[in-house]
Amino acid sequence: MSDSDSKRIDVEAPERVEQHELQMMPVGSTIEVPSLDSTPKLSKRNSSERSLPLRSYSKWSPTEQGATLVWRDLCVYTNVGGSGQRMKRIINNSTGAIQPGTLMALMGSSGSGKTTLMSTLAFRQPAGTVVQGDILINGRRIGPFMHRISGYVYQDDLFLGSLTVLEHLNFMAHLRLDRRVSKEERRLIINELLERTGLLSAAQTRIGSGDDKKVLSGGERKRLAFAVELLNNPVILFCDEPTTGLDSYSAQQLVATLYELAQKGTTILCTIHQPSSQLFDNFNNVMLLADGRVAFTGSPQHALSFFANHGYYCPEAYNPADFLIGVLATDPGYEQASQRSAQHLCDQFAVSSAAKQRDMLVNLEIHMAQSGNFPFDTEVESFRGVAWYKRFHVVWLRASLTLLRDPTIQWLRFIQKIAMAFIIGACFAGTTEPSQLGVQAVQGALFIMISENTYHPMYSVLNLFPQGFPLFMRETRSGLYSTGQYYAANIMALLPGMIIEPLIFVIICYWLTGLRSTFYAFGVTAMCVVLVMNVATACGCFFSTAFNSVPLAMAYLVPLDYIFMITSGIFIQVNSLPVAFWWTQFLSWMLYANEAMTAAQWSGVQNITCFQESADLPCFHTGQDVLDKYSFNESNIYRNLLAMVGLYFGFHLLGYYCLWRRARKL
Ligand SMILES: Nc1ncnc2c1ncn2[C@@H]1O[C@H](COP(=O)(O)OP(=O)(O)OP(=O)(O)O)[C@@H](O)[C@H]1O
Repeated sequence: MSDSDSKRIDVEAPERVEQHELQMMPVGSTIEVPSLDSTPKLSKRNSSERSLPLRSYSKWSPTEQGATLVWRDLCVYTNVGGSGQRMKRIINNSTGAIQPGTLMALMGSSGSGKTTLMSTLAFRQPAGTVVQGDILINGRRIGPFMHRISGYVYQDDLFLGSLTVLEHLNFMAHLRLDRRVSKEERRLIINELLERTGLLSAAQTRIGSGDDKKVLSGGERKRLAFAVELLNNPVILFCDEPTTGLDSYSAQQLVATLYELAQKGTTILCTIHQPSSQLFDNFNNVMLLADGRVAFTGSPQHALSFFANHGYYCPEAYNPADFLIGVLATDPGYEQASQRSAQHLCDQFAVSSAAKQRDMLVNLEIHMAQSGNFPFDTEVESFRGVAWYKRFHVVWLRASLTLLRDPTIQWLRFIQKIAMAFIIGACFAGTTEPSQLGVQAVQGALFIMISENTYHPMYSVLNLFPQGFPLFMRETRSGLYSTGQYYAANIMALLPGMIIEPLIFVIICYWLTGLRSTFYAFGVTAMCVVLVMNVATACGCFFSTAFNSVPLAMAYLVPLDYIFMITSGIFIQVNSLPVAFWWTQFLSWMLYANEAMTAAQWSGVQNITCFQESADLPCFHTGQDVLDKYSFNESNIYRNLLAMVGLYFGFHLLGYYCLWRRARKL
C-alpha cells in the first residue's frame, strides 16, 4: 500500500478499524488505513495489508505489532550416523531476538551454521535434528504453525519447469491460502504479487528447467520464489542467501524490496554471503556466527565498533561485511589460531553490554510467554486450510499438466507405441492361422505384446519419484500436502495414458496380426495388455521409491525382470520350475497375462491343421492341446485378471510405503 492511497485517521473513529487492533492503541495515537474507494478489497484474512497481531506486554513495556522471534540457549545437533548414531553440535548456545520491522542479516563464514540456525528458527529443520532450548514467536513456542505464518525462501529454487508463472502461483495459492478465500480474492492477491515482484509481464511465461530449456531468468525465478512465500502474507520471512547467483543490480533490487517489506512490519531474517557495502547498508541488524556460536548481534555500525574495541579495525574503503566475515573465518594453514580468535570474540560478546540488552528482551519475552494470552494465538488457530480432496485435486492437476507438457514422458512414448504396434503387427501379419506354425506365431505375438507393455513402461517411470523428490520433500514439509496425496495424485495423473496407450497399441497390433476375431478373445487380450502395462508401471513406481537412484533401482530390477520373463510360461512350464523359483509364478504378471491371453485365443478351437505327424513331432489338433502344452488352464482367466489387479495395488502400496519412509527419514 503506498502512502498516496492511505490516510491517517484518529483512533477515535473506531468504526473504520478492526476492533482487536484498536484495543491496544493508546488513545490519541494514529494508525494508517486504506483510503475508502469502490474497488474490490481483499478481506482481512487474505489482505496483503496484514492484520498485524497486536499485543501489549504491560504498561511498563511497549505495545508491539508483527512477530517477535526470540531464542535462548539454543543448541542444535545433527545425526552424523556411524556406530551409535553420533550427534554433532552445529549451533552452540545461541541466543537472539528479532523484532518486527527488522531486516536482519545472518552472516558468518561457510559452515558456521547459518542455514542450520535459520531452518531451526523457522521450524524447518531436517529430520533427525535435535533441538534444545527455547524458541518463541510472540510468546508462543514455535511448532508446525510456523509453516502457515512464515515464509521461507530457499537458496535453491525448485519449480516444475513446465508450468507458467501464473499457473504456479495459482496452484500455490490454492494450497496455501485459507479455504475461505474466494476465487476473486485469490485472483487479486496473485495480481498484486505479480505487480509487486515485477513479474506481471512474465505471468504467462513457462518457468523452464535445466540449462537448455530455461525460460525465466535467475532473478525472475528468485522473485517468483518470493512471490510464493508472500502469498499468505507472512508475519516473518526467512531467506536463505537470496542474492546468490544474482547480478549486483538484481541483488540490490531484491534487498531493497526486503527492506520495504520490513518497513511495513514484517520480521525478516536473511542469511547472506559477501554482500556489497551498498547492500549491507540496507540491513538494520546483523548476527554474526562463528562455529555455531554468536560472535555479535546488533546494528552493523555497532558490529564494526565492537570488533574495533577488540583490536580488529576495518580499513577504510574496505567492504565492512567482508571484513566482519573475514575476521571470523578460518584461515587455511592457521586453523587453530583463527578458530581461537573467533572463539575469543564470541566470549567477549557474551559478556558485552549489547549481549545484556539482547538478553533483557529475550528474558522479557519468555517471562511474558509464561503468563501471556496473546491475540496471536487466536490468529494462528483461526486458519482453516483447504480440504484434503481439494489438495489432492490441485496436486493431481499439477502432475497431469506436467505430464502432458513433458514430451519425453508422454507424447514421444505415445508415438513410439503406435510405431511398435505397426511393426509388430506387420511382422506377424498372416502368420497366425490355425496351423502348427500358426500356434508358434500366436504364442510369439502374445509374448511380444506382453513384453512390449512391460519393460518400457516399467523403466520409464523409474525416474518419476527421484526426479520430483526434492520438491516433494520441500512442499510436504511445509504442510502443503501429504505423502499419500502426492503419491496417489501422481499415479492418477499417469492413469489415462496407461489406459489409452495400451488400448491403441492392442487395437492396431491385434488386427494387423490377425489374431482370433472374436469379441471375447479381443476383450481379454485388451484387458490383459492394459493390466500388464499398469502392473509393470506400479512395479517401476515401487522400485523408484525404494531406491535412492535410478542406477541402483535398475541393478535390482533387471534380474527380477529376467525371472519374471523366464516364468512367463512360454520358455518353461511353471510346474517344472526348480522349487526355489516357485514363488515367482505368484508375482509374475507376465505369466498371468500369458495364460489368460493364450486361453482366450485357443479355448474351443477344434481345427488346427496338421500335415505331418510323427512320434517325434506330435501335432496340436485342438486349442486344448495347445493349452496343455503350456500347462495353462482356461478356467484361470478371471483369476489371472484379478491377480493382476491385486499386484497393481500391492506394488503401489509398497511404493507409497517406501516414499513415506524416505520422507520421514530426511
Ligand atoms: N546433516 C548433517 N550432517 C553432518 N553435518 C552437517 C549436517 N548439516 C550440517 N552439517 C554441518 O554443520 C555445519 C553448518 O552447516 P550449515 O549448512 O548450517 O552452514 P552454513 O553457515 O549455512 O554454510 P554455507 O554458508 O556454506 O551454506 C557445517 O560444518 C556442516 O557440514
